[in-house]
Amino acid sequence: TESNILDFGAIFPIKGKGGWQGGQACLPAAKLALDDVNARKDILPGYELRMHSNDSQCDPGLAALVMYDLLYSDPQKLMLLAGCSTVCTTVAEAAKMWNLNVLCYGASSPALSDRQRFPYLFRTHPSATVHNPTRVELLIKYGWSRVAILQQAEEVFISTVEDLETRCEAKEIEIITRQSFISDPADAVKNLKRQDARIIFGLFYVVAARKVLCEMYKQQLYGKSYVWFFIGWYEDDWFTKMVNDTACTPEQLKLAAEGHITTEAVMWNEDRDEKTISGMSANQFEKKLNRAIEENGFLLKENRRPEGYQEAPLAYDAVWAVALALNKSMGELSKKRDSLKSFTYTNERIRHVIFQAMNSTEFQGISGKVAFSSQGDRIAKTQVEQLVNGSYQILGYHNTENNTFDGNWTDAYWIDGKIPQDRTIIMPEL
Ligand SMILES: CC1(C)CO[C@@H](CC(=O)O)CN1
Repeated sequence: TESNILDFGAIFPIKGKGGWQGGQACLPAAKLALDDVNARKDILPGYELRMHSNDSQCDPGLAALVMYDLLYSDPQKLMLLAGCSTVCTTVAEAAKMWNLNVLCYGASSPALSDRQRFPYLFRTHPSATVHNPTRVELLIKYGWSRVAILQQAEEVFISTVEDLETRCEAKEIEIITRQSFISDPADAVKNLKRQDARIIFGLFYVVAARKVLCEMYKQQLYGKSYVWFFIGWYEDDWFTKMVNDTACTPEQLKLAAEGHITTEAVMWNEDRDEKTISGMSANQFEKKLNRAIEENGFLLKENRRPEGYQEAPLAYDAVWAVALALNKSMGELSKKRDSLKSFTYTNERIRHVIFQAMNSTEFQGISGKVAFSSQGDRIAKTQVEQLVNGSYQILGYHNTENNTFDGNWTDAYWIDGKIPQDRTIIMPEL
C-alpha cells in the first residue's frame, strides 16, 4: 500500500547534447541499488524505497522543470538526487525552499562546497579540488618548489586552481606563472616556455588536452626536463585515438605525452574484491552493472562504455546513502512517535533529522568509504598514475584524510633515472 512506500526524486543526465551524459550508466546503477536495499529486511523494515526519475540532459533549465514536475506530482518526495554540476547547482539552490536534502552523484564543481548557498547538499562525487592535496604532496615528494599552471578558462578549473594556489602558498611552493586559454593553448604554452616552466599542472577537458599535447610537441616542451600533471579521468586512449582535431599525428602526441603524471578521484574501490555494505565487491557490481546497462538500452556500443561508467559506483552508493539515512531517521523519529510519513515540503524538523542522519553517513560502498565533510563534500582517495612507454602505470593511492601515500607506492619512472629539476641550475664557474 502507499502507506509503506518512501519516495525520492532522481534527475539523470541522459540524452543531453552538451555536458556530461553520465545518466546512461548512473541510472542503471541507481536502479540496481534500489533493488538491493529493498531486498534487505534490516533496512527500512516494513517500507519500500521508490525512486521517481527523469532526464535533465545536463541542462539546468530542463532540470528546473523536471524538479518542479517531480515535486508537484504525487507522491511527495523525501529528497532529491542529481548529476552534472550545473544541474546540481540549480537543484540544490532551489530544493531548500521545499525543505529537501539533495545528494549529487555526478557533480565535481568546487563551487558546490558552499554551505551558505547549498545548506542541505551532499555529494558522493568528490569535488575537483580533491586532486590538490595529492598534487602538493607529489611536489614535496619529488622536491619541487617551483611550478607553473596551465588551465582552460572554465569555472570548474578556475576554482580548482584557486584552491591549488592557496595550498601551494601554504607550503611555500612558488607558482611562477598561471596561464589560461579558452580553446587554443598555443600562446599560453609559449609563455610557459618563456618562463622556463619545468613542472606544470594542466587542468582542462580532454579535447583541449589533445591540443596542449600538440603544442608541447611543436614547442618542444616535453621530455626528460619536464614533468606535466594531467587530469586522470580522460579515457585511456585519449591521446592515441584517430581523430584529426590537432595538427599533430598520434605518434607526435604520444611522444609529448610520455612520462606525464595523472591524478584522479578513486570512484571504484581500489580493492576490487573487497566485500562492501551490499555484500558485493566492485568486481561483482561491475558484472551486474554491465547487464543492467544493456537492459536499459544503453548498449555497450562496439563495447565502448556509456558515459558515466566511471561514476556508476557513485550513483549506486548514493541510493544506499539515501536508504541508510532514511533508515536512521525513521529510528530517530519513532522515538518521538513520529515518522517520515509526516514529512511535508514545509516541515523543517524532519528535513533536519534527515540532514543529521546523512551528515553522519559512513559505510564501505562500491566507490570506497562513503563519508561527507562538513560542507557535504565526498571524502575520497585519489589515484596517481604515470604514462610509461605509452601505457598508464598506477604509482599508488593518496589518502587525502591523513595526507599519506598508501603502502605499496611504485616510484615514478624518469628518463636516465634522474628526477627532473624544477628550474635551470646555474653551475658556479669552477
Ligand atoms: C570526473 C567527471 C567527468 C567530472 O565531471 C562530472 C560532471 C560534472 O561535474 O558536471 C562527472 N565526473
